[in-house]
Amino acid sequence: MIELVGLTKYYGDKLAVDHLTFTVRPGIVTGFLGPNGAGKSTTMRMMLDLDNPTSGTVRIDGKHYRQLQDPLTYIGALLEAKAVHGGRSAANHLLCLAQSNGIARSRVAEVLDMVGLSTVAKKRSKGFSLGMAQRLGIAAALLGDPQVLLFDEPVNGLDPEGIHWIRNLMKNLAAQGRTVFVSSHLMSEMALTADHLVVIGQGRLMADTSMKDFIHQNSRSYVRMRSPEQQRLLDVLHTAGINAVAVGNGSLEIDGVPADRLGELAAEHRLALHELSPQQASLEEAFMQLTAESVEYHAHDGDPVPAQAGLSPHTRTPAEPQSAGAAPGEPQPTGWGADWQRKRS
Ligand SMILES: Nc1ncnc2c1ncn2[C@@H]1O[C@H](COP(=O)(O)OP(=O)(O)OP(=O)(O)O)[C@@H](O)[C@H]1O
Repeated sequence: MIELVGLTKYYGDKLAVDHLTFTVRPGIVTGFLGPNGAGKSTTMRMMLDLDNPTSGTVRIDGKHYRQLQDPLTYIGALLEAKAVHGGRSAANHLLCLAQSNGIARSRVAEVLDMVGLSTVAKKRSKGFSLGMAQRLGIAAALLGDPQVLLFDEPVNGLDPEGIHWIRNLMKNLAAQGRTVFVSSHLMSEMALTADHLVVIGQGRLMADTSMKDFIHQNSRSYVRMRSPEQQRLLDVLHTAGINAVAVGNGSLEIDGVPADRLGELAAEHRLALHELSPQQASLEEAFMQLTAESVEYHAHDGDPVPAQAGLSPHTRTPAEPQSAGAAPGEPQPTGWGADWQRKRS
């Protein structure tokens, strides 16, 4: 288990991590999401005592990193795949780590086999592709057989087979009861891997929720209909007790009624349709909506322009992260789903 309480980091005047409080639990994969520059790597570095917090604490199974004896046997991490001594072979790199952490030599061959690098064990890592370097970094993380694992953007540079392998590896590690914390800025990738999500933007906690609830709250399916006789279509739907919302461009959006039923209804009333299409809002859209105001730099025609935080009705304060089902009296979740509900209320 990893527990963060009020974790904060300033680099000079720059607030990189802003009072983060959350717990990463064992037995599940927890995805750590945020746009570029959100503070994910800084948070992970503080978990590993590679950076000092300005304030707040991180505990690994109740202890500060510095209190862990042979830390690699408690917590393994892949932060920067290419941060290895290029002149050393893969096996020697792992052997050095093993010897300085009280880990048996025999473990080196085991982890090389686990990550599929046995055949290049004696090759110098400077000739490794990014994908091979990622695998070597994962081997190092697994070396001490730790109960807690951190992976920072582990699928970067991997081919589809490698991505599939990492996904299964993380799920298996969690199924063994380990704590698995993995960062990404890709919602779609996390949707396939993580059971729980922690989302940050500009260093602040924006969501701490199960993937199931995130999907439930943020993905919406509906049917879009378009007819040259929109008013007659609206009347037909109304008479059938179906609620439709006109959204411009002559389109109607209908929730909770299958497209087949809507098509049949239109046919019964000899209504021409120019569109009848089931729609599904993607999680990627939901994530982008949730973090839109916290993106540091938006693409414009010219130079990067800092985003103006706090101007949108969606803007969250640190006190109102999206949680799994806000209790009565608590701030209600915002984001894509809520925006859609507002539109209809
Ligand atoms: N050593 C440093 N000195 C000054 N500022 C830093 C330093 N490291 C990070 N930052 C700043 O802190 C903020 C958070 O950076 P961090 O790398 O933790 O974000 P991230 O979420 O990991 O981003 P990415 O997805 O792009 O890797 C950014 O604005 C970054 O520019």
